[in-house]
Amino acid sequence: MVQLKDVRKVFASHDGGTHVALDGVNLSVNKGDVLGVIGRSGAGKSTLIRLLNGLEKPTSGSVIVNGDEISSFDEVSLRQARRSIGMIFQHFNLLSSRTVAQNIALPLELAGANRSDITKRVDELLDLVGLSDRKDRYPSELSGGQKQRVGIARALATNPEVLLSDEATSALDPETTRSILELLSNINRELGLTIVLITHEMAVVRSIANQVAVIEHGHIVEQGDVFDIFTRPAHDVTRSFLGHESGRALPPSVAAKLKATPGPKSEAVVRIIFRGPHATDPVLAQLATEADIAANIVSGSIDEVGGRPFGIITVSLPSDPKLLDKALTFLKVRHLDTEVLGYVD
Ligand SMILES: Nc1ncnc2c1ncn2[C@@H]1O[C@H](COP(=O)(O)OP(=O)(O)OP(=O)(O)O)[C@@H](O)[C@H]1O
Repeated sequence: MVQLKDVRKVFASHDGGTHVALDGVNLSVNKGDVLGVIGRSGAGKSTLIRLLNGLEKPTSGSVIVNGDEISSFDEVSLRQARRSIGMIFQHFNLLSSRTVAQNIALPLELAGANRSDITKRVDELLDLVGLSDRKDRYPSELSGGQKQRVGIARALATNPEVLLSDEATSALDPETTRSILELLSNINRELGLTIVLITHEMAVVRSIANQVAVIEHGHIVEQGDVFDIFTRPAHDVTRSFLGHESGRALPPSVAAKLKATPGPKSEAVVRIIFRGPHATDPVLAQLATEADIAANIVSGSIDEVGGRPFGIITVSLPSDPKLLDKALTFLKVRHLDTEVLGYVD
């Protein structure tokens, strides 16, 4: 549904030089997938999404959406192609002088639909986003979440194949964020809509996406299935985004005391990663009863990613090399990944 092939985008910078915003970007999104593109500020996320809706053209490479190579289109063809690409924005971009219904109707008016078709479609969309009772209100009379629902309805008006979301929940509180992500998930499931969303929050990726691409300095540094990348991040940037997700970060008081080598009274601080079929086995209890090694839990959580159990628990274990090795082997044969983070006294 979406494909970027060796895309490079270079901007002229203010000092007369150039700035490479994207370089060697290859990406493909299958129909019905939800791809989360995550990256720090300035990484190139907005540039990527602007290439997908044809607002920018790549310096080289090609951008294909729904079978159209939009990177080679002129303005007239682009206008046509954009009907199959919906877009929602962080600040909603509603017209303040138009009511909710009139905002949703706008893309249909631009597409030349007739009055009765527009009225019927707008009513369907209002129902879909749960705003039928607000149809004659103005944007200034709506909450942030309601404004984003109008944005979503407007984006879906022309029955697009792809929905692009540019930080659509960044301006919303956590509860409203959850309800908007739930709405997007339902739309993805029920309409089979392909969604590409850019965000700087791993929690957003985790709750809605099945695919993720991590972008840094204009390069995609890691991409794939959300469960795989959450449970086995390969790149430092991904790990830093995952920091506070899934119990990966150490409590600050433990992190401050962590040493690279053990002292005579040290304990080893060990991260245990629970993934896959053994994620819910009572291994710490078994370690105590079967190997006679007590593990103290330092931090962590067990949760689900993409509907599959996954968790990270950090424990302290004896630092005596023989006992530590015995404990790590015990965990390894139970298919759990471990990592010795250091030692504390
Ligand atoms: N029109 C432009 N002219 C010059 N430089 C640009 C232009 N658009 C983007 N850039 C530069 O390209 C880089 C990537 O910008 P982009 O907006 O894509 O990042 P981003 O990941 O979306 O950041 P943020 O999360 O802060 O919005 C930045 O260094 C930015 O300054």
